[in-house]
Amino acid sequence: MKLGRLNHIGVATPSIADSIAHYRDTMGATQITAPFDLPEQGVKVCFVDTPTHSTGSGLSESGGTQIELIEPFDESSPINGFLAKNPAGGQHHVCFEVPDIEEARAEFEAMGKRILGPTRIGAHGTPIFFLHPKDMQGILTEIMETPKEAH
Ligand SMILES: CC[C@H](C(=O)O)C(=O)SCCNC(=O)CCNC(=O)[C@H](O)C(C)(C)COP(=O)(O)OP(=O)(O)OC[C@H]1O[C@@H](n2cnc3c(N)ncnc32)[C@H](O)[C@@H]1OP(=O)(O)O
Ligand SMILES: [Co+2]
Repeated sequence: MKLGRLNHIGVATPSIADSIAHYRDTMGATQITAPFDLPEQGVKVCFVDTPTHSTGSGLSESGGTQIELIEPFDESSPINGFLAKNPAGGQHHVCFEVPDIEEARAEFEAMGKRILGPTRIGAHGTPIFFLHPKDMQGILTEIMETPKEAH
């Protein structure tokens, strides 16, 4: 396994609208996508872009790791348990990129890491899977195949 790019940090929230206001008004985010529903994943989601380089460096201001805001889509959402324990929301998962999702899945399986459910299409439109937090130093870890245009 070769550590890939940190694509996003997943942040669970009871209100995606409130969280957008926080990142826009408190943190000064300028690039936030409109929220969209992923019913098959049980969440409403949007992305807050962070700068690639230090602000003020004059270098590209976007294209960096994103904050992925996720709100339960319905009562069967996989994040309801987390929000029951953390009613104000909080850091939920991290997501690293890999070049080939099936190769990565086989490697983690060979290491004895529990994979949660099937490989499916995530919010960036590419295949993803999740690794159980108890096998990943306490951090729910999402693995995502790098979007083709990014190669
Ligand atoms: C896919 C769209 C989008 C994208 O980026 O493309 C997303 O990322 S959507 C993200 C939402 N989807 C998921 O999270 C799917 C994977 N998650 C799961 O299958 C569950 O949430 C699971 C199994 C991680 C937790 O299930 P549950 O909330 O029912 O809690 P459990 O009691 O079963 O938890 C067992 C154990 O794990 C601890 N736990 C739970 N959630 C987390 C977490 N986010 N980070 C760290 N640890 C977590 C929980 O406290 C339990 O520990 P224990 O010591 O036994 O109390
Ligand atoms: Co995610």
